[in-house]
Amino acid sequence: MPNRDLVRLSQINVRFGDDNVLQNISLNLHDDCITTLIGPNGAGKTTLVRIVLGLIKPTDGNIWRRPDLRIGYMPQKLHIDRTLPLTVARFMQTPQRSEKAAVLEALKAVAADHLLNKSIHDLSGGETQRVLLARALLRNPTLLVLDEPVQGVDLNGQIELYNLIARIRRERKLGVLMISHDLHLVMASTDHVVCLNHHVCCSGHPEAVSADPSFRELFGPAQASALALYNHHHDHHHDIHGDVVDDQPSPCCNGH
Ligand SMILES: Nc1ncnc2c1ncn2[C@@H]1O[C@H](COP(=O)(O)OP(=O)(O)OP(=O)(O)O)[C@@H](O)[C@H]1O
Repeated sequence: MPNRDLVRLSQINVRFGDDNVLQNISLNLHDDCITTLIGPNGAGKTTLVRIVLGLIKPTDGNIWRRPDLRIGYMPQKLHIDRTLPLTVARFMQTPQRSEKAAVLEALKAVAADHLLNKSIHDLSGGETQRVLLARALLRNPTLLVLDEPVQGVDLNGQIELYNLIARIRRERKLGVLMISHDLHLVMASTDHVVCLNHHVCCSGHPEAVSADPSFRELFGPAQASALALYNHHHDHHHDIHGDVVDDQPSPCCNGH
């Protein structure tokens, strides 16, 4: 059986001043596998992604990356000055230049090739996310890192985008690490869910998480916040620095 690991995080800690933003995080990312990070605001999800991207160094812990690792990153939002004229074709060439054929192929992969000559400022929320996804695919990544890929997209568009991500993973057999606040939508296309609240509160197959009656109540007909899901699973609390103050084993915790 070949080794499918792309990235291995081992006992990662990140401290900002007095705040233990990430505590003892161990996580393996594999090819042909979608891992979804969920957690309340400020839980450390983006920080963990930045560790994987190599943008920040952990205070403690080890990171191993497969030597041929190529990461395609889709940021949460597009920050472009609206006064700057910019077509999709030109946007796809920033920050790195690529062959025109590669740009077209990446746009085709997300069904956005018809947008090539449009201004990036005139795109809808869903179109913008597709173009961002296409740009992340340009380097032919072995790992796609997606920070809330469906932000600013309506419900149908969100479902389409998650289906698209699942299809890309299936076709290219790449690994995906994704931050999401919509576990109910990503469930079908996620292999592994990691609930983060500074430490890994629970992780596993989404079905194990979804089997929880509270989950069904929260993510079924009632529109509910993802935060409540974590509250249900957790019988411990965090102080203002993120430290656990009354930890007891949770039914869905994996021995951390
Ligand atoms: N460079 C930094 N310096 C100091 N504090 C930081 C830095 N980056 C993040 N933080 C803090 O770390 C905590 C976790 O932030 P992070 O952005 O990782 O959370 P998140 O789970 O992605 O949140 P959200 O869901 O709101 O995007 C926050 O309290 C944030 O203010």
